Amino acid sequence: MHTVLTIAGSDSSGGAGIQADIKTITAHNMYAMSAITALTAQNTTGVYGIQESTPDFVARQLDCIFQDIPPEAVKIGMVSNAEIIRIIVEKLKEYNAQNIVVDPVMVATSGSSLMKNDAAKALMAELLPIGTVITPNIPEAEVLSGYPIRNTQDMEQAAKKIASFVPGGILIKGGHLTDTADDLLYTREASAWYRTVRIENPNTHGTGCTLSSAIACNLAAGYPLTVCIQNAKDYITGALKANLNLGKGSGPLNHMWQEKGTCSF
Ligand SMILES: Nc1ncnc2c1ncn2[C@@H]1O[C@H](COP(=O)(O)OP(=O)(O)OP(=O)(O)O)[C@@H](O)[C@H]1O
Ligand SMILES: Cc1ncc(CO)c(N)n1
Repeated sequence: MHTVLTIAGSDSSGGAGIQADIKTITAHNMYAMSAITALTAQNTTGVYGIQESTPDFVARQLDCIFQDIPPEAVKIGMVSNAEIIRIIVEKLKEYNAQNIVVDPVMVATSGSSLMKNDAAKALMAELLPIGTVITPNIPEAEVLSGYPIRNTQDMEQAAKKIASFVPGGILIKGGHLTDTADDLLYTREASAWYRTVRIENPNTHGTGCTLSSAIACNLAAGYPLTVCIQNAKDYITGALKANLNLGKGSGPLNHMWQEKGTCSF
């Protein structure tokens, strides 16, 4: 069985973070492990509290995982401070981790901040450069590139700028566009668009977490990056179309949308 690790924050309402990642990995018939960077008290309407882990305790979780069941792919989500970012980079290098997907989580769908101000610098200088692929949404790509993004042309410009400090793939997600939900994969060799029509579903809590975990699963299965992105895009599109409607705000995705066995590796 393929093994995938998520390093991220817990979402008490189960729609994003560690919980979304474990659901996604399990739906891919893979074995999920987790290192929790922070607990959040949140639901579909917002984030009401954050309790960070200590850097030492994140390191201890990573030691336990890598010394026993080394993962074939790693997804990194919410990491709220610079000290925890540094220890994660140190440990992933120490254990020579492969197939790293970095989702630079800054703000939740509900608009609440999930990262301290001083962490963005460490994220850009230390964590993003070790990603096999990074997956910013449009507001995050604006912060990383320093450019405003209003359309797909702006996405290409921003990706090019981010590539000056990120050697891996850059997937700018188009979930925040108005007419389409087109994602751009930019690498130093080529760029490719992954296009879908917008699905009229207000329940998008955890789309970013789910997409990045699905990419990690496909990397663990050994697919080339372009195939990983297409498969992950198909997964998120299916989970959005299956239209679960839970909670009073932007609700979670439906991970039980597939015919039994469709996503088996
Ligand atoms: N309404 C939609 N219809 C179709 N695809 C969508 C829609 N909204 C988001 N997506 C897709 O979901 C994936 C995640 O993109 P998005 O930009 O929403 O990430 P995000 O903002 O990081 O998510 P999160 O809500 O977890 O913070 C992308 O592949 C995007 O194209
Ligand atoms: C814990 C956590 N990670 C990521 C996100 C981004 O959706 C969230 N809302 N909560």
